[in-house]
Amino acid sequence: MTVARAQQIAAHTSSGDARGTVVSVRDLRMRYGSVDVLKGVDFTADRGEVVCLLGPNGAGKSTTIEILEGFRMRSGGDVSVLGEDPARGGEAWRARIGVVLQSWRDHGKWKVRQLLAHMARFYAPYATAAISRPRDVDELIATVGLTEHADKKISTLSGGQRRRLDVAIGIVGKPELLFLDEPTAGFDPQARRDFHDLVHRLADEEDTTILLTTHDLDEAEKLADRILILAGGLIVADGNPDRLAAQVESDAEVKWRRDGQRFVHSTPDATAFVGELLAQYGDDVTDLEVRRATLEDAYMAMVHRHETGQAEEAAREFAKETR
Ligand SMILES: Nc1ncnc2c1ncn2[C@@H]1O[C@H](COP(=O)(O)OP(=O)(O)OP(=O)(O)O)[C@@H](O)[C@H]1O
Repeated sequence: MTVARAQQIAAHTSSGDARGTVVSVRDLRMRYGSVDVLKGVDFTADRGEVVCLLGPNGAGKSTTIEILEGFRMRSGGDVSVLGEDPARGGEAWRARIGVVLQSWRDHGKWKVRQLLAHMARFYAPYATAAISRPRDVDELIATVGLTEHADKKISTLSGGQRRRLDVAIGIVGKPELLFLDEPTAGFDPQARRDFHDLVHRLADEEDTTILLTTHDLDEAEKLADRILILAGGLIVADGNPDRLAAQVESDAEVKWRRDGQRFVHSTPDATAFVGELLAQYGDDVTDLEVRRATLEDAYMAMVHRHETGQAEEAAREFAKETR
């Protein structure tokens, strides 16, 4: 997260709902046959917020996103997306959201620029005084790093290049809300970094709300203002990555070496402990390391609670906390 972004979020948090709730989900339920996949999911996402939905395979992340996109009917609960129920959203509502689907394999014979120009035309009638739609197609192609490939057929693109095109299609209409389902699967490190920059730019400069799923915790930590963990059909954690990590493990682990010996100590106040250690032993202390719980530790702990039948208890515990 950039410093500007962190300040923006801090200002936002202190001013409550002033920037507007874009997604609101209350007691969302989904049953497939006799199986309850979502058992009462609650969360909100505000304007310009990047929210990452995490959870083990089969937890119901795609189901949740598809309900919010209006592609799947829910079994129960209240959902509002950009002020409308997605089950009843019309074309004008749809034009305000962007969806990055899995690759556009059906359009293999189309060329990159041709497909984007075609998609772009759909959005033109939905421009407003505040939001010009669609984006300029060549600028967009440059933004996603496909300029060299603009006149190539989609069937000739590599997997990563197709994924860049998927992202371009998702944002061509300048969406106010963007859904990204595992967006960087298949990206090389450069493409991944470019994509992370793009997500930050969309949120910071255009105030786009972004809801994404990923299994990459490092990516979640880099991108998300807020993380939601879905397990056992419930949101069992909701908070910023640092706070989630602090919730599972308040102690930091301090490691150091002195007189050829290795030492490890757990402490809730690593700064004070290190201060005392250095005051007492000075230059004799070497290889000093402080390790705090990571998002991965938090995630594993939450999912473990779910697997051991404590998901509802965890959900109640987190519901008590304000974010
Ligand atoms: N159309 C369907 N009919 C019946 N069951 C379904 C249907 N779609 C999904 N499911 C089941 O619902 C559960 C949640 O699936 P979903 O795809 O939402 O999970 P997910 O969290 O996105 O998983 P992953 O991380 O593997 O992508 C799974 O057990 C899945 O088998």
